Amino acid sequence: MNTTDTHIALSTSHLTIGYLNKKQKNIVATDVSFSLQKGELAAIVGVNGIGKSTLLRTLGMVQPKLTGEILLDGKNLESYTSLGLASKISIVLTEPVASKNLTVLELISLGRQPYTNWIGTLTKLDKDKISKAIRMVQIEELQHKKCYELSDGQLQKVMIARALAQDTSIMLLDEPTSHLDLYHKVHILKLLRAIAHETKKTILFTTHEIEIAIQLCDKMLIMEENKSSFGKPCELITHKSFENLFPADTITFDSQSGSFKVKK
Ligand SMILES: Nc1ncnc2c1ncn2[C@@H]1O[C@H](COP(=O)(O)OP(=O)(O)OP(=O)(O)O)[C@@H](O)[C@H]1O
Repeated sequence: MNTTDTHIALSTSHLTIGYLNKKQKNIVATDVSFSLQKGELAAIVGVNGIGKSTLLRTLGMVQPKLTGEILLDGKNLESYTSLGLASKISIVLTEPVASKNLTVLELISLGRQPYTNWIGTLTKLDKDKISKAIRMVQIEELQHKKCYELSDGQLQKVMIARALAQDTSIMLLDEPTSHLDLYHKVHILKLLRAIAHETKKTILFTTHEIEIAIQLCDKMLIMEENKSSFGKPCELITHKSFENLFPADTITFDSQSGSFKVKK
């Protein structure tokens, strides 16, 4: 391992992702290669059904990779125990919360599960991490509400706080801004950016908010059929990587403004 490798938190090479059905492999994407450093905020973008969630689930070991390599802190992902992995990677998926009858505080406390003893008693350290997560996401006024009382956007903030309470070096989030208005989308992504930069966590999320991601992310992974492009947003713009994302007769990319234009 050379000196630059020590800064790499999560990397993949020649990764093939998809689903193993009874006899046959349903390959979703091949040769997905990227490398994320500690403290970076990165977005996975691409059209519907291209494999963004599948990639996030594969990185979080929710489903197995088909071929290729995933390294976490320089070690193969498969070499971690489930407990070891839970203290390294937190993952926020889009599935609905199983128990909306919990209070916000109780749900966020579940983020400490990898660290608590078998009765689940919270130590002072656990309680401090939970309070810090609540403060960072600015949901102090919601903490004693039941989860079923929350709006979708409020619930998304609570799920981010739960991942923060887990206090892992990597956070994976599937569409963390999907139910939010423009202001709150920007607010959440700026919050994730601040968390990544201030706490040196590596945060990777899927999104359809490509224009906001171009402005706020350190790195982006563009998934397209049969290829993926990875780099800083400005490099991807220079390499015209956003230009073929959507059919050119409907939507074009303006590299000057970093935004998409609708063809009338
Ligand atoms: N459980 C499953 N078994 C088999 N194939 C699946 C399963 N879940 C998803 N797929 C397929 O995998 C492909 C990628 O889906 P995925 O949800 O990863 O895309 P996505 O880029 O996140 O899409 P979206 O932007 O619409 O959320 C799709 O063709 C989908 O039909």
